[in-house]
Amino acid sequence: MAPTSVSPPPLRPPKANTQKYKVALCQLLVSADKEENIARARSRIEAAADAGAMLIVMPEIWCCPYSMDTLPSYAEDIDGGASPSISMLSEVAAARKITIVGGSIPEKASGKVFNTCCVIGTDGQILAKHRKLHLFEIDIPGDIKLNESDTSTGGQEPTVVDTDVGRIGIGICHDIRFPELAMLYRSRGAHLICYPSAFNISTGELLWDLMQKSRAVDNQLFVATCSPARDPNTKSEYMIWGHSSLIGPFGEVLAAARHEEATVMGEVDLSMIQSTRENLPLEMQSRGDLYRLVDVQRQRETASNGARARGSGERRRSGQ
Ligand SMILES: O=C(O)CCC(=O)C(=O)O
Repeated sequence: MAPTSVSPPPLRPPKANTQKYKVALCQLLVSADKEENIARARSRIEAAADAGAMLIVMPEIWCCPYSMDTLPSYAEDIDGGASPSISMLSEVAAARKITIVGGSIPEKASGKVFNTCCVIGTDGQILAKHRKLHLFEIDIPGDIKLNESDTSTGGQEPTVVDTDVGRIGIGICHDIRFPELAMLYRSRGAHLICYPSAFNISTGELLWDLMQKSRAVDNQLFVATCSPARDPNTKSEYMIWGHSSLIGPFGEVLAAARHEEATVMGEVDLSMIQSTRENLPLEMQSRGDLYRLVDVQRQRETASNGARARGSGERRRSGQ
């Protein structure tokens, strides 16, 4: 079958008919006390909404520590409606009429644990649920060792979601290392990719800025990341890097936190994407005759729609 090629990406306009909006990245300090984390998150989100943010991005694993040992004990049943973290996000989103990319929380479903990001719309409804696709496995002797797959299961679907501020692609932390995912999101018309993350100092110092800028610049779109704050008193060996940022389509740093708890705000201006793509038309310059992104999911959908259509045609012809 011919690959589903990726060709001029439509830029989906935001529903709110806005070319510009403010985004807030809430870099939260996270403790072992879930209720405290939820209360802290709520007040940061409310303050950011009061300051004019239309989109809020939260960190990876903000309702409990990012620790493989304890993560499962904090897991919440989102589909079963037993998720205090997501209930809080829904309440605040509806009350303030904002869109929230809800970082991630440990989700329990079908006897498994997933690292899951919910995107909440301005009516408080869950618009999309992204389960981290690429689990973090690392072993640098004498430095860092972590196997996320010991406790969590990887997701199966890339996530692109239409919100009031426009079309957004979602990845969680280690997902940022896989450029094809970001390319796929661009090909599906995302203007922004949000990566709730919890990078560590071992890989973050060298690579964090580089990867955010690479995903933004390769695809000529905005990238927003949000991390928990570093806890200087943590007993965990996993030291959070922090540095939540908003990057523009030309690699511009539009907002950046350091490692402490903070909310940073920046502006997404869609005209920056248009001008970057006009000034430097990478899409037209790319050599589709030599290499090409394949959208495997779309390809499967097209194949199964084709099979269904052929099946119903044959049934019609045979009078069934
Ligand atoms: O890819 C990395 O270096 C860090 C990833 C990470 O911290 C995570 O996926 O939680």
